[in-house]
Amino acid sequence: MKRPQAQVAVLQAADAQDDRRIDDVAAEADLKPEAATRAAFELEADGLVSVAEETLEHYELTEEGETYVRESLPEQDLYEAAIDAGAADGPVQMGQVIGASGLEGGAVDIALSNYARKAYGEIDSGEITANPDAAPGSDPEMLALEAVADGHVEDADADALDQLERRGLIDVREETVRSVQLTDDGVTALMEGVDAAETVDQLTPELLTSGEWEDVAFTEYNVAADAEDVSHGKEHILRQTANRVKDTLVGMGFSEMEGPHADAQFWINDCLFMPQDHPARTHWDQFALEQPEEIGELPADLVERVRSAHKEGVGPDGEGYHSPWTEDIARGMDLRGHTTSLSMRYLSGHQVGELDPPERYFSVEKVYRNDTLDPTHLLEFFQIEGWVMAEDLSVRDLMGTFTEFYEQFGITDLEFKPHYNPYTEPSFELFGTHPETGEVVEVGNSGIFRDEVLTPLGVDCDVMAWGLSLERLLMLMYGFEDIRDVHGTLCDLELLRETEVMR
Ligand SMILES: N[C@@H](Cc1ccccc1)C(=O)O
Repeated sequence: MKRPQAQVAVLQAADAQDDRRIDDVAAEADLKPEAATRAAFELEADGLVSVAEETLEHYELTEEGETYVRESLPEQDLYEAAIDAGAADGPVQMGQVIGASGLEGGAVDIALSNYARKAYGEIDSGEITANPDAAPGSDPEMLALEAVADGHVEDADADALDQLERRGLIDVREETVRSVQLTDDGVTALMEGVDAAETVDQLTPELLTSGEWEDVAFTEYNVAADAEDVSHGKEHILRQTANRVKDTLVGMGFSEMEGPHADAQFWINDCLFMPQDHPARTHWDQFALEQPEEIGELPADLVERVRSAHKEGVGPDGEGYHSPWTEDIARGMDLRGHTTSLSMRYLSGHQVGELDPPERYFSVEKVYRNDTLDPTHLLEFFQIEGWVMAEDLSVRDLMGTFTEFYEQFGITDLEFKPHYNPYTEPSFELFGTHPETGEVVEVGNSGIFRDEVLTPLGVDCDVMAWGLSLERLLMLMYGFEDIRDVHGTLCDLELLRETEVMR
């Protein structure tokens, strides 16, 4: 029987009695481990070898773990100091015990929480007691830590190991080890004789330039054989979802808007009837730009109409804010805290010319806010902005559009809550239910633009509009609980690799 060179080498190196690790087989057969693995899978598909897989765990101390093995666990130090201070006989002032323990900084909190967890004693309103029966000398976590340090993980208690991993004192790394063994058919094949077929399994530049490729026989590929996972570059799921959102909105008849990430406050705030001295103005804690300090061009007629809307209001009963308004502030540059700045540019007729209702526009673009980082907030996120300009729009149109949009992403339990925006009336916040936690999460904000916004822009029909969060949509679609797993420096690469694309 003729077989490709790599397969023959693996067959000859494999054993009928014992599992041999593929790495050893590869070394003996003088093959790269990947090539040996591929050959083994191909032989397995033909029933000549069996391939076994085993996951090995490697344990290693972290830097913090190493310090504790050399010295002691913070809770052990605290216990010792508590005993010395007489806390076994009754409550003692905590400050005194901590001072005597020599613990400092973050170690104090670590000591306190583990002390209580391990029932070394009790901590209550600034006082500490020590449990005389506790035995920190044979603390299972310390023993496990020592076992890892000595390379005898098998002696360590499994629960203690879990706890150490949770405390960040050890790192656990998993490795998949594969081994091969000859099957009966493999032995028979070897006995009958297998020769290396002179086949070529890779087309090289040399083969091409010499013209030799025309005469050689190529190895047959078994595309059904199992193979090693190769993590290759792929589009980030956030980008994939953004593209899907764009396709969906285009399918619903919308056109895409584009515009600057850093823009004048005029487009970001003033056009939206947000008074210059109002907290609403900083309510997204926008990032201001030092350079350039102000925008070059603003349409003078529009600036005048916006100023007048702020000062005097719009229409015969208009009141305005009667608060100071200066063009200087309007010219100041910020990173946009929402993409509603793009909607203003488009609705004003300054981006694509005068609009003729009905019109529909959207964008899926980044916005920037000085938020506090937490599982649902980053300093930047993608906003799905959109608006519809038409005669006689109502809240029903708005709700219907959202229902239709979110349905395409499998979200059918939208909830609406009346809300306040300086620029829309009525306004609604949108909520969806997280598939894993069951929590109701805000996914967007919307409303129908007020006359104070539309009249200066020169729009004389209704406009309904919204800003939705792409990241929140992603969380509802895929069940992610912490946005930082997906986006940013702490992002979980494994999760990004393994998440299936949903189309
Ligand atoms: N700008 C709003 C979203 C919105 C846009 C348009 C109208 C109403 C609301 C936000 O960022 O939350």
